[in-house]
Amino acid sequence: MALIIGLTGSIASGKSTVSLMFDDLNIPVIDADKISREVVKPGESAYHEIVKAFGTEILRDDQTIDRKELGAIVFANETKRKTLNHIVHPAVRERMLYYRDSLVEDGEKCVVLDIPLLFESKLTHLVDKTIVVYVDEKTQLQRLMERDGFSENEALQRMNAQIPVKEKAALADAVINNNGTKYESFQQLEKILKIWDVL
Ligand SMILES: CC(C)(COP(=O)(O)OP(=O)(O)OC[C@H]1O[C@@H](n2cnc3c(N)ncnc32)[C@H](O)[C@@H]1O)[C@@H](O)C(=O)NCCC(=O)NCCS
Ligand SMILES: Nc1ncnc2c1ncn2[C@@H]1O[C@H](COP(=O)(O)OP(=O)(O)OP(=O)(O)O)[C@@H](O)[C@H]1O
Repeated sequence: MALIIGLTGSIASGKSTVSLMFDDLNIPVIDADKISREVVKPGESAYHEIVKAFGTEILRDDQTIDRKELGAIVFANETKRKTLNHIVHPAVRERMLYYRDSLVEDGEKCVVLDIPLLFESKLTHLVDKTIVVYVDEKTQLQRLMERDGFSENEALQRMNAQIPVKEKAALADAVINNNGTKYESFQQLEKILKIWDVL
């Protein structure tokens, strides 16, 4: 029986950083953010639904979706964010499950689903165990502004669109405290995976 791990946290808490550590351990990761980009490419049905709902103003000259523009709209307006979620999430979920089941059929003993909105979207039934990558809010804000060049207001809008990472940590089977160095986080990951008999 394969162990399916749900990896989550809040925006810029360090999920992708921990996901790279799973890569180093040769444990496959299915990345919901990556899939959410695949399912909105021109020609996909979610693409057409987004254009219908948000208008051609959110398209670039090459007809692909301008993610920066769409992000500015949906993170400033909860109703519009919900509209986008209703279009994109079912397609992401379907593709994620397809990849998960293919990896399990291929004999993988452990598969990770990296899902930023695992708790918000009530998807914990898709996984056996959950890991939350935690950082304190001050560090999270700093790293988010630095990584994406957002103003404080833009960064706070994005953080406020999710359940606070402290609350997520209380719901998790295991927590990685990512306030320290990346190496310290790796050591915590190794310890968790040893307890779960993955390593
Ligand atoms: C709004 C969009 C166009 C912005 O694109 P952009 O390339 O700037 O950001 P990216 O997709 O890399 O997301 C960055 C982070 O933002 C957070 N985030 C993204 N979408 C949402 C959302 N709907 N609600 C709350 N947080 C979100 C996540 O922590 C994610 O890791 C894009 O995030 C999107 O299409 N979101 C809806 C789909 C979604 O919920 N994706 C997240 C997991 S499936
Ligand atoms: N332990 C750490 N020490 C210093 N910087 C870190 C650490 N962990 C992550 N970072 C940096 O913080 C930023 C956010 O990390 P990362 O991209 O992994 O977060 P994320 O949770 O995947 O974000 P998102 O929700 O947007 O996908 C990145 O610039 C990353 O390099």
